[in-house]
Amino acid sequence: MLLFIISITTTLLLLLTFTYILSYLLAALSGLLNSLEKARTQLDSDEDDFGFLSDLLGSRELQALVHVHNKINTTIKSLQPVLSNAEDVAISIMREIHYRTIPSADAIELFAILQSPHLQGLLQAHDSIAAKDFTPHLPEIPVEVDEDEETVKIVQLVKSNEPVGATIKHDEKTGAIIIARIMHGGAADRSGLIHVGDEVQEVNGIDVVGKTPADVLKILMQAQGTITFKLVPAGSSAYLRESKVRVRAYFDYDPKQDKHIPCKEAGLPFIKGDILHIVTQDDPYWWQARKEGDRNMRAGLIPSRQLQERRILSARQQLKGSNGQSSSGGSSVKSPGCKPSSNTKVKKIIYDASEHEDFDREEIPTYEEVARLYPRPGMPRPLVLIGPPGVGRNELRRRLLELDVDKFKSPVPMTTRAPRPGEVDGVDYNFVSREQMDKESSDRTLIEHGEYKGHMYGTSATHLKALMSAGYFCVINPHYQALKFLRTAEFKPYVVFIKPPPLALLKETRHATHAKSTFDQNTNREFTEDELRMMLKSAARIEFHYSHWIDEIIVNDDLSSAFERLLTIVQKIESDPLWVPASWVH
Ligand SMILES: Nc1ncnc2c1ncn2[C@@H]1O[C@H](COP(=O)(O)OP(=O)(O)OP(=O)(O)O)[C@@H](O)[C@H]1O
Repeated sequence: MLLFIISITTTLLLLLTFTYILSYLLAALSGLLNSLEKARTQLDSDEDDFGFLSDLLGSRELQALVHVHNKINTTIKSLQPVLSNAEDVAISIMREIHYRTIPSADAIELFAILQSPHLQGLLQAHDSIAAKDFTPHLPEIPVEVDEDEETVKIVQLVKSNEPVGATIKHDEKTGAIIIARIMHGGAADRSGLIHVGDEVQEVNGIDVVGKTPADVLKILMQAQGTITFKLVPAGSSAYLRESKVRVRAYFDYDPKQDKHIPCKEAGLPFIKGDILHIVTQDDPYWWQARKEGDRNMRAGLIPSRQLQERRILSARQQLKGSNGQSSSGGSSVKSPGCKPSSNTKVKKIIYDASEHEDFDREEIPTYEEVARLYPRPGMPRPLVLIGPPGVGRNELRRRLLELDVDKFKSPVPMTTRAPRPGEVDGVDYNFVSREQMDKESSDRTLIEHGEYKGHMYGTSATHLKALMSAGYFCVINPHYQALKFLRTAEFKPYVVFIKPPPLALLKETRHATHAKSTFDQNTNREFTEDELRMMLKSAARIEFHYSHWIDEIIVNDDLSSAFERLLTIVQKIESDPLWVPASWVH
């Protein structure tokens, strides 16, 4: 319970009474005017105040206002929302349309209308109003009034498990303890009575003028039950506007382990991949955020992008200093053994990017701004399977294509080599000239390409785009470096990392099916233990460096279960609104 006591003059009391009556009866207005004369003799108050009130009550503008108020009040009472989940209804209609094999032109138009951000905003606003989310939580009417203190407000909060939701600091100029930050949705914010810049004079009757923020914190820690603050309001109370920004976090954060957070209790813990609603970015170092979908309205502190980037850079710097090498890899995934030895590894297509050069070292993944992307009928996002060599991406892709040849497609690779007997142009490969391949390469229209035994191989982005435009569900399994090319608004890929299980299970499952090694194309043998170890190391490297681009992970232990998971993902891509980089949506 929150109780706010503010000192007011007798005039203000009269005004309060007046406002209360105003909302109910027009007749009360004239009654009040008549009784004003009487009150004048009974109350020892300023003549000017009475004159002001009498003019106000008699003014035509106020009478008109009361008329309008009464009219609106009666109209609103007769208006009842039919539902308060219009947004959900819109989503289910969109799903319905999406699942139609051949949606009508009207259905497609309706889908586009429902998908428009303006309509979605309107529906959201409708639902909030229908659910009466806007109803303010008003403080209780003051029971005690200190008539001498017009500029001091007294705010009482009940101490519970929930933090007060405000941080304090020393004002460098005045030396006073002031409110430094109000956490969105926290107790202080909900009260609407404590603002940034307010000066704290007393806490539970203890004078804190001249004390340090640490002293005040001590008092707060020791306090039980109701905490009473005596505050001098800031000149202009900062109005907290809530931003709409959502980000995906690319690191784990535990405020309890953070030595520098201004208040540990106010911190918001999260893990990599969580979607966070950034409520304010006012402070360059500490943002306020809520976890998306979290019913708790109280925002918590998280390090800003700028702060987190600095932290990562300094951690990398330290690591570099301590082991004398680049820190971008991390010791567990940086091993010369990662690079397959040249005599065993012969790939059919050489996307054999040097393992030392394959990662974008400049990238510092912290947060990425995201927005919801609704599935568009007839335009499924391409499914991109990445993973270490031999993990089973081809096998999973092949199974998907086999499941429904009219739905799933992969672009046919291109090559400059001559067709072998039995190979069909446009089916096994698109056989092209070297000039054509060079041109595609210089035009940057290849998702990936490489050279093997003097011939070039590659996958054309133009072909992928053509399949996508024709409405096919595209599945590709490029080298992980191709993600840099693919991860754009144009392709909007859904990236699944196919991950090998731990070594024992990897050995067991691969030996059970006599899985064919992909490390040596010329033989038909099973994987060696060394190759399986390489697969694991390579997987660790990919996950370490690319995890921020991965939408989902499938551990390929049992093949059928992995395939089942892939089918669930396909369904999700087709029907669910999913978080994607904001630039893909706007
Ligand atoms: N879960 C599994 N259990 C047993 N065998 C598997 C499993 N997944 C894949 N395999 C087998 O492993 C072998 C290699 O799989 P696949 O060719 O799909 O690998 P890949 O990831 O495409 O490799 P590369 O990228 O090097 O071409 C195949 O014989 C495949 O049937």
